[in-house]
Amino acid sequence: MTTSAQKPGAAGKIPVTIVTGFLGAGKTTLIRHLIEHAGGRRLGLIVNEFGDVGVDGDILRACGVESCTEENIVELANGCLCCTVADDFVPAIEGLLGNANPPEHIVIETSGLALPKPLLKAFDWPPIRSRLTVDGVIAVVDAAAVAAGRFADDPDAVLAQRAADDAVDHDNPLEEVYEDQLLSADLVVLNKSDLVSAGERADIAAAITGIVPRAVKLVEAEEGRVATAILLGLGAAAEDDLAARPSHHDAEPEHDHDDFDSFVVEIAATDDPQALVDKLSGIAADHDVLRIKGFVEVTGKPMRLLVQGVGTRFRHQYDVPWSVDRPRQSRLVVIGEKGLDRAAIEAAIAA
Ligand SMILES: Nc1nc2c(ncn2[C@@H]2O[C@H](COP(=O)(O)OP(=O)(O)OP(=O)(O)O)[C@@H](O)[C@H]2O)c(=O)[nH]1
Repeated sequence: MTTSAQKPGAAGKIPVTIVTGFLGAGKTTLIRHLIEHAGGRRLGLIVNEFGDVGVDGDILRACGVESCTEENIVELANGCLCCTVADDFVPAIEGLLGNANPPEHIVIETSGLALPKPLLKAFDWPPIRSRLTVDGVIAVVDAAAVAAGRFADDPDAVLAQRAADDAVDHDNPLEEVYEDQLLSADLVVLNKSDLVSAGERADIAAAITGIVPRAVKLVEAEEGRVATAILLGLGAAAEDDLAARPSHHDAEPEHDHDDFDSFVVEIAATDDPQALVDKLSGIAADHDVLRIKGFVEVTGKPMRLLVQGVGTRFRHQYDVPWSVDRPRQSRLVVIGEKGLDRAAIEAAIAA
């Protein structure tokens, strides 16, 4: 029996949901919730990360849910899908479709710094278009980061620029990525609603509606908990609708991510996880680090410690045991704007 949950997309094409959103907004958290509530659907996942260490793919693999088997998870670390669509994305799709049990619905998590437009454009290429359709683009927004003004340009500078020229070249590179991700979206998930007030949520929703010229659905969420029926089955066919999704990438196709820097730090095992994250939080504040994440060895513990920092806000939890496939090691990815003082950060972490 075919249930509505298993219905393929238009003309028998496999539906694809693109999950975008700035660094640390909660994309992986949302996808994890989704695969745990997939309603019997066989999902395929493509996970793209900016840093050199694949943390998100490993978090999702570690949840070991039946709806999303390891063979249906493809990780594209060390780069940004938006720059390597032809080289990385197409083979990843081919790989998934070639599996013995190919997915019924594919979910793509873009890196937090990706402009989604080039990826969307790939769905207009005949070999992709004939087999896949973009069911919807979901932009996950970190309500706390927006409320803190993370993505805000200096308003006076923007006004002056608008007066001189229509094309606003943002003075805050985060704003460009944030805005691009919203402009591509069919659904915006205002995540981390626990960290902001109802008034702040209303202000953010109004600001988002001001940025996106099309009608776009908006849902509030905590810990990425959004019903599967809301996330999947949007039926957007975004590949038919590219012109309605403007992007800075349209004007600057050769863009690179030289506004941002990332590196990996190997550290010694710790015997005090709380002291470690307190130290990392202080370093994030001192050096304006955007994101720190990775796995850490805690002395004497059989489980690995997942450490996650978004700005100065840190969480840590044990996720799965160390094993032959997951040998004990402590590695953290550090991401920030260009000019991050790597030597000073490494020294502070080692101290
Ligand atoms: N307080 C709070 N924290 C959240 C919420 N959702 C996610 N987080 C935390 O935010 C951090 C980042 O979440 P992720 O899901 O890894 O974010 P992401 O967008 O996948 O991050 P990148 O892939 O690095 O861009 C983690 O520590 C999450 O536990 C939420 O609703 N409230």
